[in-house]
Amino acid sequence: MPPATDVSTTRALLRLVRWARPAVPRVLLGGSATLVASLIALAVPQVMRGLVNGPLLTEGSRTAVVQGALLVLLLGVLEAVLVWCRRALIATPGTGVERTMRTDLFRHLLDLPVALHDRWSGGQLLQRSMGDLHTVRRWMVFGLVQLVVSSTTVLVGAVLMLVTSPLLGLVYLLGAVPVILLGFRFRQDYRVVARRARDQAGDLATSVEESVHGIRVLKAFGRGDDALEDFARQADELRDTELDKARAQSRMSFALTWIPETTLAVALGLGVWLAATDRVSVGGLVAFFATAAVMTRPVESLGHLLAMTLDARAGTDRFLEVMDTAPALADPERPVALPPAPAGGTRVELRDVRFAHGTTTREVLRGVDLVLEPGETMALVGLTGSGKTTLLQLVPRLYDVTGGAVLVDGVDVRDVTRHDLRGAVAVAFEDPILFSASVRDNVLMGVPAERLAAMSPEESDEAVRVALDVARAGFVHRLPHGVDTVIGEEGLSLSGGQRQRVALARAIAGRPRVLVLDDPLSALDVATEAEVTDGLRRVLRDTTTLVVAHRTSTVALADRVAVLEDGRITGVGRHTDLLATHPHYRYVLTAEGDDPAGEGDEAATEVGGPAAVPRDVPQGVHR
Ligand SMILES: Nc1ncnc2c1ncn2[C@@H]1O[C@H](COP(=O)(O)OP(=O)(O)OP(=O)(O)O)[C@@H](O)[C@H]1O
Repeated sequence: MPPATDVSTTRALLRLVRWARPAVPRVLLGGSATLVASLIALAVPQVMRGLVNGPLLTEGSRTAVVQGALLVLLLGVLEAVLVWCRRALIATPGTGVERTMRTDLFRHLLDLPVALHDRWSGGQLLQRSMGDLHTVRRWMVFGLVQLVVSSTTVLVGAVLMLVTSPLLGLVYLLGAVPVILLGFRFRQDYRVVARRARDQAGDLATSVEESVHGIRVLKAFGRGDDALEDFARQADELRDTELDKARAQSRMSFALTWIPETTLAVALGLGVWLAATDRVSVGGLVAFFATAAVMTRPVESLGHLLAMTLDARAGTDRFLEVMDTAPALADPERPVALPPAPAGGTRVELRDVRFAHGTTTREVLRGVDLVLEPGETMALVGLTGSGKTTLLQLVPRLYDVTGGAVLVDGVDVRDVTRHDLRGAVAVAFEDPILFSASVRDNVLMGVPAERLAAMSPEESDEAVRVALDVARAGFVHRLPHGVDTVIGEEGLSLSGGQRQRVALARAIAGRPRVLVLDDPLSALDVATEAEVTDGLRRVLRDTTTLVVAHRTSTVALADRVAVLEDGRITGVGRHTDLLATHPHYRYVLTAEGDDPAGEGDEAATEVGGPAAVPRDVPQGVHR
């Protein structure tokens, strides 16, 4: 018999007990029923031996033959009932386990740092949460049970054969030697291709996802054929790997069929000679071959069950790789509550903040000191690639600072729970993501869950109305079903500016203490932008706002402007004052987007230095 699994596979699969625990009683019961059914099947040849050696060859009693036949019938019925019990017991708990694992994976994904998504593509995560978990569930409730039952049946059958005739039993067992050797080889080969197939399936899913998202770009640039070629190549690679799997499995199954059959043929010749020379009884010979017949299926199924186990191992590894990734932004052990919102608004302070993205050692922020006074609107200005988005993301703690601290009303954001922090700080990005849901649901997503639960339908309607009004998203009322129109991937497509306004409405619907906006109005015309900004000031009077701005029209509406340069804040003041005194600010506002010689972004990323300033612009610190 080939080795069931190696130590590391057993260890990996044992870790599944955490999720499988609720299913264990039923799986154990179902497994026991299957095992007893298999042992009953093995008992039938022993009854036959008694029948042949007793009533059939000696006494010739009809009653004894009928009794024996009835016993075989009874055992057969019992076996059938037990097999039915196994199916009834095991089918349901497996789906429950799969659901729990899937939900846990999703919950964990939500807790993982944003940086994780730089490492694992969407398709890979999709494959891990769907295909991989399906494979693991099938193995847990079927493969594992069958593997234990088949292995036990083979072992017990081998012992019975040895007891019936030691010589015949040994001949039969000789066949186990090449099978075990081939089993080791199979495990090595199959483990590699099983993992490769799962990784390639994830890559293929990523290709589909990217192509669907980028379908307009592909069509506009006439690159559909290239995408198809790329996809076909990946699909071919996956097919080749699946064929490698099938070949390895069929080699193993072939060995598990012809080796036992060959040894059985040898044992048959030897057995007839032994019976003829009275070294084994006729009943014993019948029982031996009947036992071998019962063992045929379990032996042949071992190849398939081993393959299932190794597939499940690959799926488990991929699942655990995600689950083992520590949530870098974990809640503190002893969280501090944010103080109640002060009357005039919340104070936000960045104190000597440093930050490097996980994939590089280059610091994007190199000691940022910045204070947002309660209720003020501050615009953040800097060259493209200078780190504005990065800085913004530190406030709601989408990333953690690598040095210094971000304080909200004097409390370090790392000391409060993410739930509390995100209830206080709302964000809207330049590229707004909306979900496949109604406009109303998209907007209400910005209201913390417990506050939403306490709202009456009228209050939530009013919150949606005000938020859409402030975001100048009146177009929503002209959609086919007004605020109930489903938008997003499965619904109506909105223009870039419309999506930005719904995303902005979502950010303000919860009346946050702090609003962080990453150029959220870039797709709006200047007049609408001014209206939106004016609305924000009126309705969110006490909200402290940090907004990335690229246009003079945006900064002109802010109370103060901060200039981000070379990873530091080199100037804070009113727009007009900075224009008069800060050459870099003047340059950024007049040349934004031009970035001659690509010095801002490219130089920073490629060369590893900070975003550079063109040579003709004097440098220095201006406060
Ligand atoms: N996930 C990431 N991993 C590694 N580097 C990153 C990551 N995100 C951003 N960067 C790098 O950090 C630097 C700052 O990027 P960021 O997006 O904060 O700039 P920005 O000032 O907001 O630019 P823009 O005005 O063009 O939006 C850039 O050099 C960018 O390449």
